[in-house]
Amino acid sequence: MGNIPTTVKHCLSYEQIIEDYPWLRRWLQEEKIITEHEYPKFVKIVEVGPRDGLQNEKEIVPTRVKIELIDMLSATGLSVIEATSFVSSKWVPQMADHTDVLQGIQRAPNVRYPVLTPNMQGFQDAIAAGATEVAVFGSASETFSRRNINCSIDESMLRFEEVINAAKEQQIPVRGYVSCALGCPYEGCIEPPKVAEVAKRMYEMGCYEISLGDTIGVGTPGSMFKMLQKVMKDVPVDALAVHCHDTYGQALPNILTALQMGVSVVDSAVAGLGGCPYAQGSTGNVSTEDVLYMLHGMGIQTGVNLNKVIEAGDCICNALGRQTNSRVAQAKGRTL
Ligand SMILES: CC(C)(COP(=O)([O-])OP(=O)([O-])OC[C@H]1O[C@@H](n2cnc3c(N)ncnc32)[C@H](O)[C@@H]1OP(=O)([O-])[O-])[C@@H](O)C(=O)NCCC(=O)NCCSC(=O)C[C@@](C)(O)CC(=O)[O-]
Repeated sequence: MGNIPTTVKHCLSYEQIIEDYPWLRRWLQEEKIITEHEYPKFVKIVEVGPRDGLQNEKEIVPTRVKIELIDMLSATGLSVIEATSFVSSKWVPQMADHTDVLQGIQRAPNVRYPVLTPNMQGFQDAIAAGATEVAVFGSASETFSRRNINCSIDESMLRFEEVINAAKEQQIPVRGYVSCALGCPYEGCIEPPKVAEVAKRMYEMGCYEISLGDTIGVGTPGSMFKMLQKVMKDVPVDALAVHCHDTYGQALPNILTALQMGVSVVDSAVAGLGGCPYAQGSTGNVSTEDVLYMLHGMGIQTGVNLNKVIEAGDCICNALGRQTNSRVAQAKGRTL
């Protein structure tokens, strides 16, 4: 509960009064005399480590390491693990083994393994490899769209429409990303109406969920609030996810802001791996371990076992020969 006027504070039973009179609570909230956040009771974590986390690694990560990582993550209680991308290996060499990864993992019954498919070629290859869920990825920045997927926003929408229509025929669910939702490495500030427009187009085409990406991690709770406020007018909050990179150390407060606004799907990467190859300066995703620690500490359920995620993080960090970016894993002394 936020700013309560002194007079009200002095009334010892004000909490009881507003409990007894819901209309009074509503009025106090509308007038911004009190602020109250209702956090979701359950948050779905979308683990993007094996894809977003590894796509930018300079040394090619062996396929067996990727498979081992996904298999370990599959045993943590996560319900969604983004496994790989069906993109051009000339553009992103690290994801060239997509088929072997997808076919090599032990699929757990309650886990979904979406893969990125930017166009029909990617979609067809993904389906041939056994994908049962895909994601298309657009951008709210015209320049980023061209740098990332070599086409304008409008052209990307035509490609996505084709993918989504083909996916519908096969009952394949499609997730959508909107990159640069809080800033672009080339254009700087991106206005919330542009984010809302792209998110709305992708949602109306048939994406069941729209993940709003702070691709270079420049957002703050202020910009997250303004952006979500605008997007939520066009896309139902139940269909929104946030995807935060932690470049400026703002990922957790940004996620908290999104939760306060009703978002209940959060993307994160084990050990805070990651970064987009077409977003210079972008550091890792927010770490799954840190998100879990925060959510569990708030009494929000995730169904995910934090210790098991830390173990998976240890394993991939050992394979990559580097220290985890997760503050929680570091605090637990599980550094290299
Ligand atoms: C999108 C393309 C493929 C267009 O690439 P293009 O060069 O414009 O495609 P094209 O249609 O002109 O074809 C040129 C060549 O690419 C091939 N090609 C065409 N499509 C595919 C495909 N699907 N898979 C494999 N090969 C493909 C095609 O067969 C042809 O081969 P060639 O005849 O020259 O030998 C390219 O730009 C690309 O692969 N970009 C990589 C994008 C990417 O993976 N970015 C990182 C992920 S996005 C991200 O990280 C952000 C996110 C999602 O995490 C959220 C956030 O943080 O904001």
